[in-house]
Amino acid sequence: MTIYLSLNELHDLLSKPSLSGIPMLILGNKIDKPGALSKQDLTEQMGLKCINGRDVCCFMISCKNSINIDTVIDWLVKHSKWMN
Ligand SMILES: Nc1nc2c(ncn2[C@@H]2O[C@H](COP(=O)(O)OP(=O)(O)OP(=O)(O)O)[C@@H](O)[C@H]2O)c(=O)[nH]1
Repeated sequence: MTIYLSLNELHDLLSKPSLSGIPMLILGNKIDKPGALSKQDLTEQMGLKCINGRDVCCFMISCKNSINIDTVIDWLVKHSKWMN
């Protein structure tokens, strides 16, 4: 169900002309939980390889255990508009 909702949100964002070409960061949170999706499964189920015309990046994170949060911050800093 969560993937279905996320997929809807993703398609909604992709259809917005004002966001055309904007880099996209997908976060798979709660990887500390048993049964969490793998990055490969998330990539496939969200159809991330089929998105064209923009940078698409996917990180697997745990907010609870602070896993990969530094990587997310780095990505945001690197892609923030004021840095260009
Ligand atoms: N185990 C675990 N729990 C988390 C993590 N991140 C957030 N949570 C918990 O998930 C619950 C919902 O968190 P929210 O910040 O309200 O997120 P939300 O997007 O409103 O809800 P979700 O549908 O759960 O994502 C809270 O109890 C958080 O403490 C995580 O990385 N691991």
